[in-house]
Amino acid sequence: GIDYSIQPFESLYEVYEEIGSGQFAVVRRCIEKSSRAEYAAKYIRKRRVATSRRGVPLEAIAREVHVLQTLDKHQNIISLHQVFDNGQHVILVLELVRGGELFEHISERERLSEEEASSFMHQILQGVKHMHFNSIAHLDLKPENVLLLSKNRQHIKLIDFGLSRMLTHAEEVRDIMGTAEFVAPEIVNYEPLCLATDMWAIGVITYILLSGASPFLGDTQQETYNNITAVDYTFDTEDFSGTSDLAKDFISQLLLKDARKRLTVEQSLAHPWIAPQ
Ligand SMILES: Cc1ccc2c(c1)c1c3c(c(C)cc1n2CCCN)C(=O)NC3=O
Repeated sequence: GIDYSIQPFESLYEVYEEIGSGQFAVVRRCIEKSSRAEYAAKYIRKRRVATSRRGVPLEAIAREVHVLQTLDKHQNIISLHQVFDNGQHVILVLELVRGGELFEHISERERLSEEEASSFMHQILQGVKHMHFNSIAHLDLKPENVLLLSKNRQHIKLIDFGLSRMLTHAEEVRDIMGTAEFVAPEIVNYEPLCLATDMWAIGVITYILLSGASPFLGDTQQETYNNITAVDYTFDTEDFSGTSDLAKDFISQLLLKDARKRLTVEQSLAHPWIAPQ
């Protein structure tokens, strides 16, 4: 169960502009009255009735809170400050980072230099390593869930653990569906998921950072899924003309259909394209 704060959220925080929204969550900037510190308040709508399709079931919210509390303080993972329940929502008070999404940073630049891309991936891998050491898979890794600490600095934080799961050997997880472009073949085929499912997404993110193109994106979601299960992608577009063979080798050792053959997070951190020169 979640240990909520007793006092109402609104009595302890001033709430400001909305900074993001998702299917069942809205994120707003807020300030803690006592400390004047700024945070991100993530309002997660609670599912009232089990058969309803609106809102998030309490056990799923409890999972996200447990994951955040387990991961605790890591320089590449957003930290959880407090949790409230105001009846309709569970409110997660999360560390606020100012730089916004890595995604915006790329789209401004179209694509990044290999040094920049390698540095971002190194940090994302540090955060994923902390998760995998705790047997937690993110299962929704994508550039929108990677935030920059500040615009010009390269320090990143992983956010949004709404789909992440503790992959114990007890229960098999098959029912996760992240964002089509980034999901691994085992997700499309509803096969058991594993930590290597995140490593596939690492390959997709690296491909996008270096080329500005998305490797499996089709005109429809079904076409995207077909491209993924066929592992149908190429480097021979003009986007990759200047990219090193080392970078392509890194990506091709992650975008493998057999999850057991993909680089683990430790092997990725030791790959010459990532390991600090
Ligand atoms: C400066 C800025 C801009 C947009 C932000 C955030 C911060 C942000 C944050 C968080 C979440 C869950 C979503 C957020 N969003 C929404 C977009 C995330 N895909 C969060 O936990 N801390 C943030 O700073």
